[in-house]
Amino acid sequence: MTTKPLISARDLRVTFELPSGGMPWTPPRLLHAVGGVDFDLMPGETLGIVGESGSGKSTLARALIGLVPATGQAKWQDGTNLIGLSPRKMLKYRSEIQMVFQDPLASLNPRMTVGQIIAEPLTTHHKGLSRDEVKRRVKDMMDRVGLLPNQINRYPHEFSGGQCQRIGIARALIVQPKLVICDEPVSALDVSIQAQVINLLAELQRDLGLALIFIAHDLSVVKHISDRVLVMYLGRVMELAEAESLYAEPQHPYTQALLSAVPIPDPQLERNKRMIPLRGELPSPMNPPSGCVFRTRCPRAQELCASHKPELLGEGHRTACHFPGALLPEEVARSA
Ligand SMILES: Nc1ncnc2c1ncn2[C@@H]1O[C@H](COP(=O)(O)OP(=O)(O)OP(=O)(O)O)[C@@H](O)[C@H]1O
Repeated sequence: MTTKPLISARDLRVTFELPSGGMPWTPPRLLHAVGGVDFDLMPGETLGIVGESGSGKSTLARALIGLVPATGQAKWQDGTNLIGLSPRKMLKYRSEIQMVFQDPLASLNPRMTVGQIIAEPLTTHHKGLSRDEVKRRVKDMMDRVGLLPNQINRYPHEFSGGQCQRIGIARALIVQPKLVICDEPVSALDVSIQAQVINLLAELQRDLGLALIFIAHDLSVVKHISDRVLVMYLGRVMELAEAESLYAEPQHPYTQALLSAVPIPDPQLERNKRMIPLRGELPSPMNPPSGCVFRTRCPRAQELCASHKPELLGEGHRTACHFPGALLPEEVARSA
């Protein structure tokens, strides 16, 4: 029997209307933050989503849980399209899909104790539980994420950034979700703490059979935790592949540029590394380039790239590029 995807997204789009800035009758300007994204996420799978700032990663995640209006499809395993659900109907899925945010301290209510913060989703979604049972589950979860259960009455400001992120993770997991979306969960943490939090998420993911969507700017952060990686640029998917295949043989010029920026621990290899700079600025999502949105910064762009939008093609390793494959030395030199 084949397993159904936990989420199946097709042509998912988010367009923000911005004030025109002109006369009252001038139409609003449209910002295409997510421009037609397709992916499947299997139960228990970890999908890394990577791209520069402004590529639409957070908006995509927020669309999945109904925090921003979207169009298209994000079909949950039970056949329900999560896009466009009323807040009342979405409530059921809000316990199945939890989020962990970037800034751990800012995402926790400073006036609530750690125990209250972690218990809140539980008391919202499972109203019948006794106080003792809630407390027992909170203490168990604190233990599981590496917090001391006797810290239950402390306040967020008494904890370090890494500990606050553990509180955020405990809060997300207390309702036993099937999917946790982690939006840059380690970007605000010291490098020394980042690995601890990533390892904790990986361990919990394995033990609890969770699916994870792990958003990051940087390909190095998601490398070890992801089964597959989705690379976004200007609201579109550029490449989607098993992590091993993506890191070993990136096909899209954008992925190759992102990977070339990842530091290599061996100083000798790092010195001899071929950097692929990204020329020019990120175009405005209000006026994206025609055809392939990456073409204005791509060393391999040709006429076809301006006239035709590339589809995300391939079995397993999928690339949205008319001319995929490793960049040649002269193409790299051209982008410098
Ligand atoms: N509520 C909003 N209203 C208008 N524009 C928005 C809104 N939220 C996001 N945007 C715009 O949508 C685009 C995508 O933003 P988003 O935050 O999703 O990107 P990101 O890849 O997550 O970036 P970062 O890594 O900086 O968080 C950006 O151009 C951003 O300015």
